[in-house]
Amino acid sequence: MEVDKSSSAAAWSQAEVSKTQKYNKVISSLDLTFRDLCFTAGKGTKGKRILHKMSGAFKSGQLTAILGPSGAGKTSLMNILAGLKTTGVEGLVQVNGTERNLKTFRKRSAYITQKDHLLSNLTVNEYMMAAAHLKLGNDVPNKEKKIIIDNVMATLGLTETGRTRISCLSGGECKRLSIGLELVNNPTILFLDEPTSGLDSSSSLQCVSLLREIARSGRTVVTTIHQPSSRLLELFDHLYIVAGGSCMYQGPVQSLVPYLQTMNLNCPSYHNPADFAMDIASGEYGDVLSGLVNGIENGRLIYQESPTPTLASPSLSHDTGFYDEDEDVNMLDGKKNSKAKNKANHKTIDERLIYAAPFHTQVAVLLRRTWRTIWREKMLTMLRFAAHIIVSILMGLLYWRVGDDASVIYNNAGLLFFNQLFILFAAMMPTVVTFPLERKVLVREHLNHWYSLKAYYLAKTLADIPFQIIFPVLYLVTVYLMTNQPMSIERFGMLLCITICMSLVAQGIGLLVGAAFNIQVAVFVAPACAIPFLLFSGFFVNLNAIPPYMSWIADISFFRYAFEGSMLAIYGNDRPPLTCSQPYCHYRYADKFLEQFDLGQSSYYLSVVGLLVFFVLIRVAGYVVLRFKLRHVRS
Ligand SMILES: Nc1ncnc2c1ncn2[C@@H]1O[C@H](COP(=O)(O)OP(=O)(O)OP(=O)(O)O)[C@@H](O)[C@H]1O
Repeated sequence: MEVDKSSSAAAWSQAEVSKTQKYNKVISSLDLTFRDLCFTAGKGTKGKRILHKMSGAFKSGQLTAILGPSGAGKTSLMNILAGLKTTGVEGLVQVNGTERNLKTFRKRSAYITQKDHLLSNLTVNEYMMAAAHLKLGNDVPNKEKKIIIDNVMATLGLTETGRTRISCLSGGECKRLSIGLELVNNPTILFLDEPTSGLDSSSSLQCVSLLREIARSGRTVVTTIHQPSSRLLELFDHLYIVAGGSCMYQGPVQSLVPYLQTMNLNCPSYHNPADFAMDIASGEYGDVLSGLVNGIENGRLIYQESPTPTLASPSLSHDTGFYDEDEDVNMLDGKKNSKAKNKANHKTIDERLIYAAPFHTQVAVLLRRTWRTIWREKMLTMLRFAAHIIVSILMGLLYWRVGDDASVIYNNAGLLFFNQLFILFAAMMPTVVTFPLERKVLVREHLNHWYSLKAYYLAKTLADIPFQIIFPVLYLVTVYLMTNQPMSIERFGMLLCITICMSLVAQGIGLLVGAAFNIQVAVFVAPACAIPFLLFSGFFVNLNAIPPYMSWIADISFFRYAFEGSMLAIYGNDRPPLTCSQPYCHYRYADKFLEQFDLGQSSYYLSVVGLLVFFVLIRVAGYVVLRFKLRHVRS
C-alpha cells in the first residue's frame, strides 16, 4: 500500500505539536552523550569486558545507526543507553549535558525490540487505543486520543489496517505498529533493536524512511542495524560503528569513506561502504582497528568531512534549558526528601512519575484487553468448554448413579479424586501454554512504562476468575446429577466451592510455571510438579500411613485439601446411611467411610482455608518470579 509518508509525517508533526502541547508541556529534544562507557558481563574472574571506554554523541533530529559485526557490542551499547542494562556498567551518560536521571529518561524514551511481541487477537485500532489509554492517562480526553492515534496511524501508513487483527498483518506492518504504539505518547528518544530484521528490502526502506521522518520531527532515533544496503545506509544521518567493544567510526554516513581513506583504507568503487566497514571491523584488512579507534578517540570525536575534514568533539556538556521534566523530578525528589518518613507517599509519587495512567485505569484497560483476547482465542476457549462437557458426560456414564450406593462407595471416592484431577489440569495447562508467550508482551510493554506489574498481575488474576468459575460449574452440575450424588444444595455448594478453589489454585500454578520457564520446559514442569501433591493427597496412601518424615509434604499438598474437602462435602455433616444394592455393604455409614481415609476429625472449612492460603501463596510466588524476570531483563 502506497502512502505519502513525508506529507503525512509533516502533518502529524504539526498536528502533534498543537494537540499534544496540553499534556506534554514542551516537546523538547534530547541530545544523548556518553563518555568512557565500559560494560562487563558477569562478575569477578568470570567477568567478560564487552565495551571498552566508548564515547559518543547522538543528537536530536538525527537518525543514528549503530553498526558492527555480530558480537561487537551493538545491542549491549544500546541497552545501556536506553537504561535497560545497568549492572556492570561504568562511565557517564548525559542528557542535554546533565547526568541522566534514569527514571525520567525511561519515561521519555521508548525501546522497540527486534521481535514484535504483540497480542495477535487484537485489531490495530484496539491496540492503539489501549496504548493511548495507558500511555496518555486520563488527562487527555478520548477525542484527543483518537486524533493522536489517527495521526500516528496515518504517519505509519496503518490507516487502512485499523480493523485488521494483528495476526493478519505483514511483517512490515507489525514493525510499523510496534513503532506506532510507542509514538502514541510522543517520546523524545527512540531506541530500535534491528528494526529491519526479517523485512524484505522494500519494507526495510519504508521502515527506515519512516524513522528518518520521525527523527526530523525533533526526536533522537537510535537503531542497531545489520548489513544495511547502500540505499538504506544513505537514509541515516549519523553512523556509529562498533568493533570489538570500541568505536571505530562516528560521523555522517557520507564521511565514512573519506575517514577510512585517511587511514589508507580505500573502499573499492561500487562497493557498499557499510560492507567495507564491516570487513574492516571483522579484521579482514589486517590489524587496522586500533588505528581507527585511536583516530576517532574511541568515539570522543565526530568525523566531519566538509567543508574541510575535521574531527569535532561532541559537546558533552551544554546547558540548553531543555529537559524541564527533570526539574519537575528534582523538585519532587526534594519534596520526597522532606517527607522521607512517608514511604507510601514516595511510592505514589514514583508511580505517578513512571506511569501516565492511574492504577485503576491500568487495571481496567488491561482487564478489557485480556477479556477480549480470551474471547477471541475461540479455538482454545471452545476446546476448554467442550473438554469440560465431554469429560463430565464421560464421567457421568462411567460412574452412573454410584453416588448413593454404598456397595460402590470406593468408586465414588475415585470419582471425587478424579474430578479434582481433571479441574487441576484443565485450569493449569491452558495457562502454562499461553502465558510464556504473553510474558514477552508484558516485558515489552512494561519496559516501555505502559503499566505497572501490579496492575498487570491484578488484571490477569481478575480476568481469569469468571472462567475458573464457569467451567467447574458446567462440569460439576453434569457429573453431580448423572452420578446421583446427594440431592442437597448445601453439599453441592460445598463441593463446588472446593472445586472452584482448586481451579483457582491450578490456574495460579500455571501462571507461576509459565512465568518461570519457557513453553517447552513449562509443559513438562507443570504436570511433573503436580505428581507429588497427588501422591500425598490421602487417596492412594492414608494420611496416617505416611512416614512422619514425609508428612510435611501432605501438609503442603493443595490436592490433599481439595480431595479432603470433596470427601467431607459429600460424606460429612452427618450424612444419613447410604442405600445398599448388595446383600452386604461395609460402608453404609458415611462416618465410617471417612474414618477409613483418616478424615474423621477433618474440617471442611480448614480444607477451604488451606486451598485459599495456597492460592494466595502461589499468586505471590508468580508475582515475585515475574518481578525477578523483569529485573533480569533490565540488569
Ligand atoms: N550477559 C552476558 N554474559 C556473557 N556475555 C555476554 C552477555 N551479554 C553480552 N555478551 C557478549 O557480549 C558480546 C556483545 O554482545 P551484543 O549482543 O551486544 O552484540 P551485538 O553486536 O549486538 O551482536 P548481534 O549483532 O549478533 O546481536 C557478545 O560476544 C556476547 O556474547
